[in-house]
Amino acid sequence: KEEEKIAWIPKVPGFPLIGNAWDLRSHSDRLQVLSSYSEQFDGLFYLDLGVRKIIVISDVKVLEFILTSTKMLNKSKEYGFLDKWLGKGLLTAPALRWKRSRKIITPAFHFSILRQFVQVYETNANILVKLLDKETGKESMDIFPYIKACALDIICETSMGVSINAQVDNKSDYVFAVNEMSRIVVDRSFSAIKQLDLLYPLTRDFYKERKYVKTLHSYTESVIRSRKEELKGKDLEKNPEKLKNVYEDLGVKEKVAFLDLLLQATSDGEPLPDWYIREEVDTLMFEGHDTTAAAMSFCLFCLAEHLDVQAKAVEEQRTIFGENRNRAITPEDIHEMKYLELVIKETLRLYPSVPFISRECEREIQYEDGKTFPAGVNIFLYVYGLLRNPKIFPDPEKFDPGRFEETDFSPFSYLPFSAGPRNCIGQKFAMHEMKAVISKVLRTYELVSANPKHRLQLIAELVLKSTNGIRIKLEKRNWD
Ligand code: HEM
Repeated sequence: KEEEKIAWIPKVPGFPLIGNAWDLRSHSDRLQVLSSYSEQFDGLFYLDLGVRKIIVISDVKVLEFILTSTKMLNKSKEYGFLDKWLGKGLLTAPALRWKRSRKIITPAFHFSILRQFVQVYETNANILVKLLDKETGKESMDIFPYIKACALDIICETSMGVSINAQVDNKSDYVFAVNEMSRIVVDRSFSAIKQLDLLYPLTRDFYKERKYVKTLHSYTESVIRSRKEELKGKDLEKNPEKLKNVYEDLGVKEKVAFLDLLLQATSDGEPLPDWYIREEVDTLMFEGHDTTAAAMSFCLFCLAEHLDVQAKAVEEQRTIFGENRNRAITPEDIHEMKYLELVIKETLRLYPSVPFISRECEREIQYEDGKTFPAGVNIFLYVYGLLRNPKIFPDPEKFDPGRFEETDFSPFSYLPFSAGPRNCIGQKFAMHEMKAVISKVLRTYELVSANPKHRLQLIAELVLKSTNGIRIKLEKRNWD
């Protein structure tokens, strides 16, 4: 029946029983295979993976229809693999809970809150450049692990208000559990055995997952408990400024963490339950560090490979910081980094941190006359393919930040942060963090192509990665 309803969509020819699963079996070839189908079928086709069918879309018109539809707010089943860790936090929440949560959480991303995080970026970027010092002069180094630890420290401090020092102490149980859980979830999505609930308990990852989830939850829970204690008895209104003052009184950190705002939020006049807060904090922890870590690392790689672009970006930094390259960054500086913003945008076009967005049709949806998306069908919005479509981005393989000066791309053709009601809530936060950290690295180091020249091997996990690392060469920058 489902097959009849989607007969208007071209089907990629496959084998009996396993359909197209054979074509997509290799982790490393998946992006190329999907891109070649996208080109062949003009951005709309479906795949038969034996147990399920997936409609893959990179056509702008269909994509806009899906992303703006109010009946297409549920995520697909793969997101369920995150359930034990994140529960139904904002990223994975089904439509009903999502509507309520998005309303509660949106104020936590208000500009006035984001401004206060600048000092967190500064502190952690300072640690980063110190740690990178021992890598200077090497012909080739992988920047990704350094950036990832920095991004993890930043998200932990901004979402929970505590520091886990991942950059200095990468052996901590919490850091290890976050990394392992990211791996386990992705392995499950692509493994024929691990994705089946019946067979998963027969694998070692099932038991590891239990252990890591316990570590992660007990950490988040203990932070929530102690924050609650600290705030107990204080007559706080839902006013970040007041909360900030209380923090100063308590002699704790000055800034307001997302957790503090959630502790102040109410639903129907009642405070939010602890489990709900924990799910949202865990969600921010996950979605808020892997994405920016990948984007910042790819951006540094692009700058190392394109010295003309790097020179322009450094010129902008010189104009902003003048002689004092080490002074602390301000929100105004971040605002001034217009060219760096184009560089980051172009990086996200070529290397979108989230290469697919997935949805599940809640109910049957009429698209055009005689064309429907049936209830329950899985939809993959192929962001990576769209962002390299030559009809929209001429000479798509070329790294050219200037294209954003010349063309105003529609929000449905340039969408690394997704678009529509379920877009990325952390977009501004991410842009601020990325500018602050990249700016610090650029002011401290010259980035050069690795020797031997590094060829990225991209794979599409939940977040886009390079299996052989993201390698560049660092040299001390002269600022005179
Ligand atoms: C370069 C950085 C980032 C990129 C490219 C990115 C991209 C995205 C995309 C494409 C989505 C939609 C996913 C989907 O519909 O399946 C999304 C959702 C989301 N992102 Fe981001 N993200 C980034 C950084 C962040 C940061 C820093 C945070 C938090 C501090 C964050 C929090 C979230 C949350 C909570 C959602 C779910 C929103 C909802 O369903 O209402 N993201 N992100």
